[in-house]
Amino acid sequence: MAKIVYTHTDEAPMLATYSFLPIVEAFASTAGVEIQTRDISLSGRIISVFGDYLSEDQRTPDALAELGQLANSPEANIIKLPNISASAPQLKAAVAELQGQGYDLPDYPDDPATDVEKDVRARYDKIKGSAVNPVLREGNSDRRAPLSVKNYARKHPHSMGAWSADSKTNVAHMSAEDFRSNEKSVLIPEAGSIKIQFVAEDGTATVLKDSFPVLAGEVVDGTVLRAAALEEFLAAQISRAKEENVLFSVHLKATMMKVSDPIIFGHVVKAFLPELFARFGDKLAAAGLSPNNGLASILNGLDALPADVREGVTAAITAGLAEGPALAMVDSDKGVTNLHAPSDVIVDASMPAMIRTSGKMWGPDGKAADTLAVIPDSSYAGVYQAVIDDCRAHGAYDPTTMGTVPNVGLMAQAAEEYGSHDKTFEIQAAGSVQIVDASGAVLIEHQVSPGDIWRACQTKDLPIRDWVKLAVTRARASQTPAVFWLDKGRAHDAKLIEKVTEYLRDHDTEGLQIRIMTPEDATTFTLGRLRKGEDTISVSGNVLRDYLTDLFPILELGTSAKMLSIVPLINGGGLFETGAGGSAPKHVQQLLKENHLRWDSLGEFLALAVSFEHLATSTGNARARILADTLDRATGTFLLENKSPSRKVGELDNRGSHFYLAQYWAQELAQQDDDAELAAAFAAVAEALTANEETIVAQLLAVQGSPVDLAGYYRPDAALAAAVMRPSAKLNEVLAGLSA
Ligand SMILES: NC(=O)C1=CN([C@@H]2O[C@H](COP(=O)(O)OP(=O)(O)OC[C@H]3O[C@@H](n4cnc5c(N)ncnc54)[C@H](OP(=O)(O)O)[C@@H]3O)[C@@H](O)[C@H]2O)C=CC1
Ligand SMILES: O=C(O)CCC(=O)C(=O)O
Ligand SMILES: [Mg+2]
Repeated sequence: MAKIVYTHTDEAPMLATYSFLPIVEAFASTAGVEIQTRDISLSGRIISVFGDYLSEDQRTPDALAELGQLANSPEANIIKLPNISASAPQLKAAVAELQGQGYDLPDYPDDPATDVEKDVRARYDKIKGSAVNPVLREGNSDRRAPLSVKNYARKHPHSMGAWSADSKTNVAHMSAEDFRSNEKSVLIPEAGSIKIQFVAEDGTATVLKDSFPVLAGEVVDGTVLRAAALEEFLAAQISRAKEENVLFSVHLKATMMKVSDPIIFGHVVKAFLPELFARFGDKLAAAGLSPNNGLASILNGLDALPADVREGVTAAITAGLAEGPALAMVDSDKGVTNLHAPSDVIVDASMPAMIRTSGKMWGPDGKAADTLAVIPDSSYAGVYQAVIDDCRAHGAYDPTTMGTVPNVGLMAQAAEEYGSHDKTFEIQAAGSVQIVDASGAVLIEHQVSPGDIWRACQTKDLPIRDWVKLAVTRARASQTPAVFWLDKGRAHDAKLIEKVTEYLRDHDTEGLQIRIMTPEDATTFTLGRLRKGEDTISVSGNVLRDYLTDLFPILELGTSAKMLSIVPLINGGGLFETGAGGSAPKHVQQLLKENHLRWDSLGEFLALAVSFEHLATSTGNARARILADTLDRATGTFLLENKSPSRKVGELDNRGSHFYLAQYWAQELAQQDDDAELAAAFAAVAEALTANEETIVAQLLAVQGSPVDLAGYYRPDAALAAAVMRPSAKLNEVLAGLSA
């Protein structure tokens, strides 16, 4: 039986799945398509990796490893919903929750000493951060807003905060001694192996990463961000924010960049509270309280300190927060600052949200204010400054007229920075770090000092060729100019420009407009066109793929949830991501508080349609094609009828939006004339869903307004979650009839 794998993930999309999956299963069954689920949630991954600590009935297979293998096979047809890329505090919270549910898991060891602890730590570290996406993304990325979605935004524009020419909002980044400026890059001439070593000042070499394979044509980079320069930079920005009387905020990707960015985040916490760390740094460290995990984890861990120290620490934090510039807040009502948790503010979503809100963030007084947005490394920070400058000069964008910016992203085989975690090191002593090939030749070398963050990245040749091909294909298919966002002044990009120039010659580019521009110039160029209603494809590396596919959708559509997000897998399968955003933790809070889920499943609808289409093409299943076509039309009606979830309790939410999609889809299936039997099968369903619309919607709305308990955040009780997410007996009855 043909199958589609639907992933069970975390937070809002996981809750939405409890409502949407029964619809998908019921409809797919009519085409003989089996929908299988695989649990790749944070809790599911923890359980599967620690089977040896658990009872037999608690053990589960490693679904992620299985899907990773599947992604490399031509049969792959995977629908991937967003999942939590856990920061250390989130990982610990998930472990504590599972322990409370009777899973006898080991604690996360902060300072592993014994072999057993080291093994536990290594297993947890593999689960931490962006551990799912790099495994499944065995292809490059094609993200865009379909025309129907763009038209929807034009008809129902989201709110856009006005921009004033005298906004004081700016981006601050380092100008030297960061990852961008210290980058060195080499092209590997033939397959072999390399290793990374640290050479101390006395000449002793220590292996940081033992021999690992490299392929011919691969680009290998090494770079270092210097701690001393970072500290100087941060101190200057804290003073600047205070002088300019703007909020101070920091925007990192501590989840995806799970090794480097928590360290950088820790430097920011230390820079903001210098007194605290000067006086109590040793005691905090001895109690396992690291600035890298954020202020909240220090405040929550005060019990580990002697009483007198505890008081001093609390006083120093209070004084430090009062002394510095006002901090941008994550939740001003609850006093949660930008520095509370490394995973609360994630640059790809946080910067566009700020730009959409007049360049303002929330201050401690609960009021929106201009901000100094600190993005320490200069590789990509300039993109946001260019957008801010453009908004200051020309005002906010107009969703009813602006063009669109699809993205073709280099992503396969853990390309670039997003694959660097196992090659990133916080340096312990003075010396040098070297990348050495099998013959002993030093390919890249940097002098380093304690605290510096050194990292290497790999970008394989095959993904680069595939990326160039995808860019040309997209430019041709949509007759849209394409810009490669590459900076000839940066070592890695200079190597890529050589390759792009060469591989473009393999394609017919006659009549196409293809350019290569620095990220800043590409931003200005693209924005100029965007304001005139013109479209421009951004062809970018992995980090910019991530940033731009939140930036432009959030400005154009109000959310990246409405993106079509396809990963044509290099070995022929298909991975269909649902939207380009994350798992929206705030939506879960709202559901728990008032039983309203504002999660927009449009990304799931779009992904499902292309997944059926892929299945039809790869297996010849004619009914799968009918399901795809009818779902596409149903999604069009869904947008026209504006049945997306409302943000407000008491109005249509995620569950109601699923009902309408099911109704429109059934109507399309009943009306199509390619397959009479299928049309007949859906006639009664369409009729039942149409005739009972009022009852079903009333049943869905009736439950809203009071809190719900799911008996778990990371691993809610499945029966409770299903009951909460499927409160319409009538809808459930109609769907049951379809799969019977
Ligand atoms: N592909 C993946 O697996 C990804 C995973 N992540 C993970 O997601 C988590 C949250 O990340 P965060 O940076 O907060 O980004 P999110 O994209 O999850 O959330 C930011 C905001 O975007 C809006 N939003 C996102 N998706 C939807 C949707 N489907 N419907 C309606 N609104 C939506 C919400 O706005 P509002 O609150 O105004 O409604 C939300 O608060 C993290 O754990 C992160 O690691 C992040 C990106 C991709
Ligand atoms: O994997 C992650 O941590 C985030 C992924 C992401 O933000 C993206 O692909 O847009
Ligand atoms: Mg992203």
